[in-house]
Amino acid sequence: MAKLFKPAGSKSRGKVKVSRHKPKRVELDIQRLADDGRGIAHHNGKVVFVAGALPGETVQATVKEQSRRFDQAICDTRLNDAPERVEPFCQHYGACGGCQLQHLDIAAQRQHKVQRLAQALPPAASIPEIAVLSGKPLAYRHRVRLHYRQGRLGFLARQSNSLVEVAECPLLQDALSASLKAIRQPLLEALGQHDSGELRLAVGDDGRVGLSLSSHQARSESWCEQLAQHLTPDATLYQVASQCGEWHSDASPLTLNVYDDSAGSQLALLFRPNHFSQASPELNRGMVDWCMAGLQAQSGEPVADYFCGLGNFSRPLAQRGAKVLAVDLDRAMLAEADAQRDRAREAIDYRCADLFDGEQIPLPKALTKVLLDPPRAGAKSLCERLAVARHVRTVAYVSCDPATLKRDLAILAGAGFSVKAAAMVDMFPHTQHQESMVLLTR
Ligand SMILES: C[S@@+](CC[C@H](N)C(=O)[O-])C[C@H]1O[C@@H](n2cnc3c(N)ncnc32)[C@H](O)[C@@H]1O
Repeated sequence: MAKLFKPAGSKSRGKVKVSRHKPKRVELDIQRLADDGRGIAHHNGKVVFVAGALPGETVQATVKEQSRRFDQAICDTRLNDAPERVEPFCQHYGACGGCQLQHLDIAAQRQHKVQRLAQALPPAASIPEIAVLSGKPLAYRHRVRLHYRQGRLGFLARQSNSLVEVAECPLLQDALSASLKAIRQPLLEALGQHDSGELRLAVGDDGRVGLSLSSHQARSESWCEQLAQHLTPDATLYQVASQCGEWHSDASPLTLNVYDDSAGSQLALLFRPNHFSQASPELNRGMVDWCMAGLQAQSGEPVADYFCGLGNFSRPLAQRGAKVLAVDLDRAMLAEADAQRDRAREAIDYRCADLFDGEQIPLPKALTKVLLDPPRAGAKSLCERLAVARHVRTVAYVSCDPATLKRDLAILAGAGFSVKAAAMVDMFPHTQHQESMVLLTR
């Protein structure tokens, strides 16, 4: 029998009241996958989440935690293997919180994610099929966030705050892996045993790697400058946020090619490791193309890009002649976006606003087309405003959480929008995460 999967620790999340009974052994038939990759079974009229079990499998499991609505169990023995089961490829799988689906064949992972998107669409949506955008299943990430504490560097454990020391992650692009290996020792020596915080590493299209640190200690300017010299040429230190405030290097930003049009012209976005950028540049290009094709922005047409970040979608829209209103809350990214817009002389009006606050949302009357790409919390307030703004006729919604997408699409569907196309973007293979894109018109 294949090696058993055991997650490190299992804590309840949210405000669910949990009782820790004496562990109970049960035999369970797994019926489907939960959003977080655990198997779902039913026992005594209650849902049981079973870590490490797949639909079609019968398992002997130990119930570790019980709440009023559901129980949580750990798979001890599988009595059969689902045909889609594969051997996890990473030695840290099960302990590390980064991946949840490595034990599931990649085609089945994608099917599961398409299903999640299908369930998020309004019931009346009758589109022929959900498109799938997928790329390399390994070595795809161009950026990563790690944690460090007590002289150790790694990822947070599954469902717990403890740290799993990870020397190599197969999801990282090769240049990122090589750089992580090279800087690990000098960086941990410089940080010492008593500091803790976060490290962000990112690689640009030209292969240069940059890093930014957020430290819980006070880090002086001279400490930061020494560290920057120490790490070169394996990585460029861009930023250190600590109790002393923020230190920034004057190194030129990294570049990311976000757009390749049919004529072969490219658009490079400049970014730093502390800025948001989509995890896979390859799939980001696919997302940009899909949204551009769906919105069909015309020359001189006003289009809004809400949650615009560095202008990942605003700039391709402007390149097509649209007059873009681009909104985000992050002033540092907006300042960088402003500078890029000025250099490229693009028609983009970047504005800072909290888009979770309905009253702050700029929504000019001339606007007919909108793109939105919110964080996991979704865009409830914005969708409520779009619902009553009858001049808005086309919406391209890019989402990183099917649950909030479902809630927001219901608001738009209730205001007369119907789904014209949808795509699942497998931006994060082997993890529970996905991107989804939905094009709506009314
Ligand atoms: C998923 S990222 C998308 C960024 C950009 N569209 C891209 O493709 O790179 C979400 C963006 O939402 C922004 N954001 C988060 N909360 C916000 C808020 N309350 N109001 C406005 N923007 C917010 C973040 O700064 C981030 O740039």
